[in-house]
Amino acid sequence: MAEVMSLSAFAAISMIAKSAQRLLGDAPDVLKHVNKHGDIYAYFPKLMTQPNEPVIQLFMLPFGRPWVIVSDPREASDIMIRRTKEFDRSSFIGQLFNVLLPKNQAALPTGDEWLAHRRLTGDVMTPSFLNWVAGPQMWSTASKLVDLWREKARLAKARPFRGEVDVHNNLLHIIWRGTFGGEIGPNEARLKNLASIQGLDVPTDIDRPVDLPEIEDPPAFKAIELLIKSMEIPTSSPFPTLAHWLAVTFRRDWANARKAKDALIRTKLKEASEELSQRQTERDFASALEVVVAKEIKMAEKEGRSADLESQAIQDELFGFLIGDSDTTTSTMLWGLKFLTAHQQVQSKLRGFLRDSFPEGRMPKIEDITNTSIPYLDAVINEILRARKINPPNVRKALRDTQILGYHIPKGTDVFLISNGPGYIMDPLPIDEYKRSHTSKANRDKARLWGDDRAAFKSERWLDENGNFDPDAGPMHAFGAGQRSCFGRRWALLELQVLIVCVVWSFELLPTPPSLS
Ligand code: HEM
Repeated sequence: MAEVMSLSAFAAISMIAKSAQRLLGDAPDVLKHVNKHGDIYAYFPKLMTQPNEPVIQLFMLPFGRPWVIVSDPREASDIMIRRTKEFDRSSFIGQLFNVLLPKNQAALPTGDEWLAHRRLTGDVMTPSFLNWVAGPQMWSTASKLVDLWREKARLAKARPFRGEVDVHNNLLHIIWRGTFGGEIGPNEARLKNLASIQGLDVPTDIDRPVDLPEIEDPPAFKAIELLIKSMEIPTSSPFPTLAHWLAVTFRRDWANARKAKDALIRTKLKEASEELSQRQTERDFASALEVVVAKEIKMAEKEGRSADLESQAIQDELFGFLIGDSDTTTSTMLWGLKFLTAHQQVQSKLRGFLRDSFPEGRMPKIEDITNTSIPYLDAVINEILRARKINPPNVRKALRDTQILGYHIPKGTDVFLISNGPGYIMDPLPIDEYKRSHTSKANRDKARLWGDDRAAFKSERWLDENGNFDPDAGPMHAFGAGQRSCFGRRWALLELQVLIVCVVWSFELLPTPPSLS
């Protein structure tokens, strides 16, 4: 365990001792972890337990400000929900978005411009758009995933096969279709390809995964995937904006992908402007893009200006749906499949509730899913979101000199509120009540915290004594909290609902051998 020391400039926030003696601070260890495990977020909880304190600092840039990492559900809620005059969206997020979508709401500080973006896009998250437009698209893609896995299961003859690419492709397809309308993914062609194969040689060892033939993705799909992947560059570079700009400007395939994306969005915007006249009611809209274009026309009329249907704001908001959705829902769904496979009793209990709720005996349709309340399904989804070990932090910037749990936080500091560590899925770290902010103390009674079973995957924790789903049973900050919480939360929850219902209804997810788990 690393030795811990304190710095006088940052009164008494703990740091890892060896980092203090290096010009590059913690960056080498963080990069080592990223190279080995592929993500930075699972690293933070491990760090918290080294000094065993709920607030630590990390030195990521030579001569740069340290990052402050906090792991405590009560203070995190307090900062995100109540201390909004002291903390706002961090410019760290802006650095990630600067190159590809600088005018997306996620990159904007809270204020009039951000609010105007929320107004412009808000109708996409209404129950009528979600249930009547996006939901049916989600369901038709989910049922294609079921067909694809049926073919794979037939060819694999009871051996395991890889499914993560299928989850990723289908979720990207859903968000593309919901955002821009039309097909983009390779699903249909993949399915046809597998259906045309009579049989394959499979390994004699029943635990060895089968390699199934794949086909190449269409160019537009590859371009979008490449750009989404490029968002990893600023996350793992000490010079985020510069590194990202260099990559998407000078690497030919990435530069081409960026041009293809811009051209595709402009074409879609032109098509939408022409088709809007045929939309009589909200239910006739074919995509989020049409909803946003219609809203821009309405807002322009109200404000007495001419509508700008190809503005940077519209383009960045729409592309932001793809960025906001792609990795987050894919990783949640993959964690979900992993948990349901590891916890067979949860899977069969969920299947039992589905069979009882939809007694017709066929896979439930979208209207069945949206019109039926199944508390255990909501509980399972929330537990998956809570228990994911890799969870991006919610990052805030200090707007003035302030304090967190008694530590001095200078104006401009980026504060990373993690929700996959102590207090959430690990034992809480010791905190003296007097160190909490006055708003945190005043709201102490409202804070509902998890008990000693917090590390376990236990869906029942989300149900009250009458079996009803209780969304406030305890802390879960996978979507952040407060005014800057996830804009796409409702979309994501419906998407997870549809996919989990279709998959659990159609398949028994059998335990995988330890080498594959
Ligand atoms: C399981 C899926 C998802 C997870 C776990 C997730 C998580 C998050 C988190 C943690 C934040 C930051 C919250 C904060 O700082 O308080 C966020 C913001 C955001 N998310 Fe999501 N998200 C998901 C799906 C989506 C989807 C489907 C969309 C769009 C269709 C979306 C669009 C956004 C946008 C635009 C923001 C920025 C909001 C703002 O700055 O005001 N997200 N999301």
